[in-house]
Formats: sequence, C-alpha cells, structure tokens
Amino acid sequence: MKLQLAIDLEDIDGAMNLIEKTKDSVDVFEYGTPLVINFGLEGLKKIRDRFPDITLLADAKIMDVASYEVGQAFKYGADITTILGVAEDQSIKDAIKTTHEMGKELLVDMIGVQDIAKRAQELDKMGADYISTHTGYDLQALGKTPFEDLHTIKENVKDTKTAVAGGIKVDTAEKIINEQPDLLIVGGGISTVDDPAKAAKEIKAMMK
Ligand SMILES: O=C(CO)[C@H](O)[C@H](O)COP(=O)(O)O
Repeated sequence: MKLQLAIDLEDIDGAMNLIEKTKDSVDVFEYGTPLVINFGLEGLKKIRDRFPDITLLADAKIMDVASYEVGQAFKYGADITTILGVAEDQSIKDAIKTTHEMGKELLVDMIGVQDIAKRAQELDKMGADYISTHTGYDLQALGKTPFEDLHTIKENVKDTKTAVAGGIKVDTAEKIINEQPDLLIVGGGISTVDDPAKAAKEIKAMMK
C-alpha cells in the first residue's frame, strides 16, 4: 500500500515546502486539480525540475481529448495522471493506450459514478492501472465518506489496483487501511494540520 499526498490548496512554493516536509513518509505526490487550474502544467514542471526523483501524479480529471491530455501531463513531468470514470469508454480506452505507450500509469477517478460496481467491472476489463473511489469536497460537506464505495470497488475488480480519496484524516485512516487499498490518498488530513510531517508519518506507520 502506498501513501499519496494530495496538494490542493497551496501555490507552487507552498507545494514545494510541503513536499520537503513530508517526503520521508509520502510515496506519491499529487499535483491537485486546483493547482492544475491555477498554475497549469507549467507549475507541475517546476515541481518536477526541483524534485526529479519523486513520483508525481497530475490530478487532471480528464473528460475528453483524452489521448492528447494524458500525453501533455506526462510530457510536463507526471508519472501518473487521472481521468474521470464518467467519461466516455472511448476516451478512457484512448487514455489507457497513450499512457501505456508512454510507460506511465492512469488512475480512473469514480467521482460522480452512480453504479460503482458495474463501472468498476468495465474499467477493470479496459485495463486501467488504478480505480479510485472519491468523495469530493462538495459531498464531504454533506457528511459523505468513501468507505463503502472502496469495498464495492474491491469486490468488482480482478486486475486493477484500488485507490481511495475523500476526507481521510489521521483519526479515520485506520478504518480505511483495514480495507487494504493499493493507494491511500490524503489531502487536507496532512496538508492543513499544524504538523504535516507528523501526520504523514503517523498515517504511513499505520500502513505497515
Ligand atoms: O481530488 C480532490 C478533490 O477533488 C482531493 O485531492 C481529494 O479529495 C483528496 O483530498 P482530501 O483528503 O482533502 O479530501
């Protein structure tokens, strides 16, 4: 199991500071969608130039023009990028093909998918690298969590790695770690606490 830190609410310098503080405990750093919106892929490249050896995921949440857009994320330094599970099958197949031709990985984000079991089976057959359950900020605000959806995805995939995101904190991580996702994605639970290095270390320790 790997720990991914989602960096969402920082500027590029803030993102770099957070990477410095947490890099001993974090396996994958996510260049979050708000960073993509605010600073584009140029911001991702700055982070890649400063940290050539980290694993970087660009949370592009691609919906269309998928082959081109995944290719751009990888050209600017991502190792992994994301497409939405609600995208057309053709877009997801195109994204998987280009990703694998470039020797990279694709994570399918299930945010907004209504029939999680059926879509997970379909994506598993298409050959996605990761399928991630994701309770977005707008539904977290209504008290929703990603726990049950992770269980459903795990029951419906054979080959694809599983990931989970959405409001996971130090005090809720253990419950979700017990479900054994391949990738545990934590954003605010690390980045917005007083001591991000300590929070990342504590969560990483629970995973061992
Ligand atoms: O993709 C995202 C929002 O769309 C976040 O990166 C993801 O939800 C993880 O952050 P948090 O742990 O703060 O929910």
